[in-house]
Amino acid sequence: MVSGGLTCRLTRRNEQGMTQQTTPSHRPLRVSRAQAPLSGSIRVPGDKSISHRALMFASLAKGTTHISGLLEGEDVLCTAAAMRALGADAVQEGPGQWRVSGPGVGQLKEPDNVLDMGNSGTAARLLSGILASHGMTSVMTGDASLRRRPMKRVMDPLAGTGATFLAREGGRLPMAIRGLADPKPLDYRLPVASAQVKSAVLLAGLNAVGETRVEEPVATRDHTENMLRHFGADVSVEKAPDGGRIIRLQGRPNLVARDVVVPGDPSSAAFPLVAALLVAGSDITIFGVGLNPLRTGLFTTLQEMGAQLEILNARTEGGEPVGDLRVRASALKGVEVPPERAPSMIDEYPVLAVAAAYASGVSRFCGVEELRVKESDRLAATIALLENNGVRTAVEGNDMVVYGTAGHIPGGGKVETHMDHRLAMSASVMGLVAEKPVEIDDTSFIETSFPQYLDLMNSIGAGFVA
Ligand SMILES: O=C(O)C1=C[C@@H](OP(=O)(O)O)[C@@H](O)[C@H](O)C1
Ligand SMILES: C=C(OP(=O)(O)O)C(=O)O
Repeated sequence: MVSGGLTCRLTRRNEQGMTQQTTPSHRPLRVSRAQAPLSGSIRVPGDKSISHRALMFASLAKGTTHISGLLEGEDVLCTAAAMRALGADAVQEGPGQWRVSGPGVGQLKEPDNVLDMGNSGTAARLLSGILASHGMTSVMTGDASLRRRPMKRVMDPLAGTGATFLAREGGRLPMAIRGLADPKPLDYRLPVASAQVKSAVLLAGLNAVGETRVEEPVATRDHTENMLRHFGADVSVEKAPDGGRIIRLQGRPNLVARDVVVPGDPSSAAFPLVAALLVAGSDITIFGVGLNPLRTGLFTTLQEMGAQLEILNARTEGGEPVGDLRVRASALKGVEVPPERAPSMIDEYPVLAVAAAYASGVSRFCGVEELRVKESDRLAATIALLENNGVRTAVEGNDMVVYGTAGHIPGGGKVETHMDHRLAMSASVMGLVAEKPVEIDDTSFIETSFPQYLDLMNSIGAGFVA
């Protein structure tokens, strides 16, 4: 059975009879400079992108899927709750071990209450594709951060199925969706590089007769394509003449339950990895990290900066490339990150900015406009994180510029995390190397993607005092 703690934020609040407007308790943290090198071996939790998809696709397949290594962070638990509300059976059998069976493509039942996707853009956007392609009416909402994020990017293409949407001004949640049991297949070219939008279109295509086609100008993470194939769908991918990709899905596939092994999340590994690069004398190993090439832009970038980052025991697990990362403290220099690399490291820019702040020389991250529509405006929030701690920065068009301090981040600043887990973890890494302690307003949102973060970091010597 799912334990009481394993629920998404809203469910937990509902169980306590509280309403969505209630502010979750803030957990401030003051981080002081590390007193000793970080050392030891750790394993980070399961990949968030793959975990959401595993729960959704298993609910659309015939039979019972066993998932191991599922991330039990709040974002993914919101997806589990939503799939249950749609008629799937998703049960925790042990830590990270889940059993999921569902009614199958086209067979989900109308939810009898509002679906709350908490803090998760991935859950909200991917689920929109599923809801639009079922003959039901549903209403979706999220927390204050998610309710600010744009949904028009999925509403626009999904309207082509014949589904209708009613959202707030600017396409913001809450949103009502009237889906169709017989949706039209879509042919869509993505205007922004977004795996969430691509996945929403493909998920709508599952219940549409005929071929769904998506063209992406720049390749984005391909977990949806890989996992749909794993469950038996006919998905083909070809390179587009402009360097992007064209994905074709044949509708109404017979999806059959297949077990899923979730690799460690490279986006979570980024935090202990950067911490170990910066804290003098550190030497850590992170086991079982997913190395899908559409997710490893940060590793490439750090290596260009001079990081001693080795990939050991490269192997394939559950259809995804995986390896162990050995990281040793390194003197980093500034770097220019090209815009076409952004999708492969989009969630890693805040912590890369901390590495760039500690490095010597100037760094420029080109074409990072998508950071403006994450859990917070991550472009503005990352700039504030650095500036409030004495690091000079600039925003030039859609580029972020960081002036490295050559190991002398002054610190002593207050960091506002704006309900954004990645901001909170990045600030904590900065605190480990700043000259004066860094005050973080709220670390509670770390629960969305990396519930064991503080303990895991303490196990390698971070000395966080919660
Ligand atoms: O598809 C996914 O699982 C994700 C895609 C990315 O978002 P976009 O599609 O908006 O770039 C990323 O930022 C998010 O954390 C997870
Ligand atoms: C952007 C993120 O997630 P989502 O879009 O799913 O909220 C993230 O985890 O950094």
